[in-house]
Amino acid sequence: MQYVRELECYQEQRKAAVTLGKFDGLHRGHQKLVSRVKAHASKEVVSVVFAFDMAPLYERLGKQKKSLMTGKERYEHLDGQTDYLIDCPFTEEISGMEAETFIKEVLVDQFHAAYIAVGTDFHFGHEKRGDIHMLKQYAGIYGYELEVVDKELYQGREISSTYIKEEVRAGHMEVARELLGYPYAMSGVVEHGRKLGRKLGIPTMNITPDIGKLAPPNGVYACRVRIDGNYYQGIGNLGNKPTVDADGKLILEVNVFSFDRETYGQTIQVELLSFVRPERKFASVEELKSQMEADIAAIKRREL
Ligand SMILES: Cc1cc2nc3c(=O)[nH]c(=O)nc-3n(C[C@H](O)[C@H](O)[C@H](O)COP(=O)(O)O)c2cc1C
Ligand SMILES: Nc1ncnc2c1ncn2[C@@H]1O[C@H](COP(=O)(O)OP(=O)(O)O)[C@@H](O)[C@H]1O
Repeated sequence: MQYVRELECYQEQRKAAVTLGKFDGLHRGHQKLVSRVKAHASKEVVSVVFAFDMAPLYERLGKQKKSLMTGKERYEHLDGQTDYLIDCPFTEEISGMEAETFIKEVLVDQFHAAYIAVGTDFHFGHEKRGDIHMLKQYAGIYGYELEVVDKELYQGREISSTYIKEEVRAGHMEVARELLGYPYAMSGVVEHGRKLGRKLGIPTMNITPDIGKLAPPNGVYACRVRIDGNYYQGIGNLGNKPTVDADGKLILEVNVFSFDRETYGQTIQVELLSFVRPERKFASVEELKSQMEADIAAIKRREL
């Protein structure tokens, strides 16, 4: 998959099957759009996911908005699926562009769009004047096919990034997984900690979650951990471990079952499968240790 950050860098001459949106989370609804674009790709037509990266806008507005996925995660999820991922920064130039200009100059002249798939509520262009009606109106004039794809539903409610964020914030990881179509995960490089874990007989790989990534509630989670392309069961604590640390820094610590290797400096991915209990401040390290052992035993019992 080719990754394009600056629009000027898109030089493809072939026609394109394009889907447009923010694609935060690449949830089941987004995946439906991607599969429609893939179905319209061929030797002559490339498949394109055109994602607006909203971070520059949030920065301009001074907003600290958390996302379901980082740009890197979006790339990794799509890699191998489509020919192109456009990760277009939502700059003032892009947000100020008239919707008609975006259709003509970007979709038609630059992308040679032959097929466009969007969700029912897709809006674009200056003051969000562009919508599915405008895209439909120009389809005949510019000769592209437009498909408006209905929202995927979960228990009668439309799947959206907002809906998934609510579930992640509530620690409902099983529901978030249903909506996303894959488990909610956090990735990072294994850092050195205080080496207390090993002393307690419960070593933990420590990672710092990406600052822009939405964190579920602090607490203990049943996890699946990807290390070097292999998957392991484990247990993690997301929080600031108030029993032993006072710096308040958010960290994810996982003890990986049936694993005994150094992983410092390696990137691991931790899927947060299910919330077990909130993080607590214990009166002593001994109390913390017995609770950690009880957590591990409970999870192992559940998995057997
Ligand atoms: C299953 C599990 C549950 C944990 N629960 C808590 C907790 O409730 N409160 C807390 O302060 N730390 C908790 N921790 C974090 C521990 O404090 C931490 O793993 C330990 O201090 C080792 O830190 P180190 O990696 O720096 O050596 C938990 C860790 C695990 C693996
Ligand atoms: N089963 C395991 N689960 C987690 N980490 C393990 C495991 N086996 C070995 N390790 C290694 O031990 C390190 C964690 O030990 P720990 O004493 O908690 O140190 P730190 O305080 O640096 O995290 C991890 O970085 C990892 O490389």
